[in-house]
Amino acid sequence: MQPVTNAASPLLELQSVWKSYTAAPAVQDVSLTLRSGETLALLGPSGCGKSTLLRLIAGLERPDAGRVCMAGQDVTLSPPERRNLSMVFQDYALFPHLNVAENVAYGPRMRGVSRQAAGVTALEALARVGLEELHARRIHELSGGQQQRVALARALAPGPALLLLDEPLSNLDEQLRTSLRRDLGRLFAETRAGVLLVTHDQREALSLAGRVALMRAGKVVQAGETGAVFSRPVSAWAAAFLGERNLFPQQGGVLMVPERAVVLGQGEAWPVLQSVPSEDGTRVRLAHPLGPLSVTLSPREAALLSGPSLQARVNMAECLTLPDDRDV
Ligand SMILES: Nc1ncnc2c1ncn2[C@@H]1O[C@H](COP(=O)(O)OP(=O)(O)OP(=O)(O)O)[C@@H](O)[C@H]1O
Repeated sequence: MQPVTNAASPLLELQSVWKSYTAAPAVQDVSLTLRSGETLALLGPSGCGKSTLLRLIAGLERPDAGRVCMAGQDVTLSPPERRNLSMVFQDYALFPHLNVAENVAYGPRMRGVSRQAAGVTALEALARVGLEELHARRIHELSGGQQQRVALARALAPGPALLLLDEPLSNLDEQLRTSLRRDLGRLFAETRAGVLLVTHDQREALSLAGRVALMRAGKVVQAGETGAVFSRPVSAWAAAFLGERNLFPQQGGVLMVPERAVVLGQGEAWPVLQSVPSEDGTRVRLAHPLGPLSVTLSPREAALLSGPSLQARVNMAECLTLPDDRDV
C-alpha cells in the first residue's frame, strides 16, 4: 500500500459516481469530498445506496461512471489494498480462527511488518479501544460490543488515511450503542484519518459527524455541516427523515415548525391531545391551529404541566416552508 501524500487535495474525492446492479441505479451521480481529520456521515434510509457507495470507495465495487480520487490520485481502478484505507463492516468480519491480537495484527502483517512489530502495533490499537487485556481471547469468547471494538482496533492498526465504517453500532443493543457512540466520538477526535460513517440513525450522525450527506434513492439530496443540515432541511422528505415531527401541509409546500420555534409558557393555552414518555422527557401533542403540534418537555417542564392544556406560542420567524417531495 502506497502512502498518499498530496496535501493540497482532499483526502477523498468522488466525482459524479454512478453504479447500477439492475435497471434502477443504486448510486446516481454522487460527488463528495472528505478531508483528513474530518468525519462525514452518509445518512439515509435502508436501500438508498449507502453501502454501495462505501464499497465503491473501498474498491470492492467499480463504478459504471465517474472517478474516485484519494489525495489527488485517481484510484477508481485500484484494488482495495492500494487505497490506504480500512473498513469496519456491519457484521465485523473478524477471522474466527485467529485470536484477538492476531486479528488486529493481520493488517500490519499483510503490509510486510514483522510478527513482533505487528504484535506491538496490535496491542497499541487494542489499548486505544480499551481491550488490551483480552488480547489472547478467541473471537467467539467475546460479547458483541467487544467484537465491535476488535473490528475497530483491526481497522486502526495499519494507520489508514481513511476509515470507512458501515453501520458500526447497528448490531448492538441500545444501551451499549450509547456508550460505544461516546467511545467512537473520542476515537474519531483523536485520529488524523478521515472518517466516513454510514448510518441510518440520525442520533449517530448528530453526535459523531461534523458533516453529513443525506441520501435518497441513490442520490445525495443534501450535504453540509451537520448542524446546518439538521436545522435547515432542503425538503419535507429530508425534514421527516431527520426527525422533524411538525410538518404541516400548506398551500405551496409544507410548513416545518422546529421545536426551537415553540415557546412554552407564552401565548394561548392549547388542549393536550396526547402525552407520552420519551427518551428525552415527555412528548406532548397540542391541538394547535397549524396542526397537531408535537413538543418534547423536559422533566422540569413536564412537572409544571398540570391541567389539560399547555400555553405555547409558535415563533413563525423560526419556521420554514419546504417543498413537499415525500411522495416522489
Ligand atoms: N450486489 C447487488 N446486486 C443487486 N442489487 C444490489 C446489490 N447490492 C445492492 N443492491 C441494491 O442496490 C440498492 C442500494 O443498496 P445498498 O445496500 O447500497 O443500500 P443501503 O442504503 O446501504 O441499505 P441498508 O441501510 O439497508 O444497508 C438496493 O436497492 C439494493 O437492493
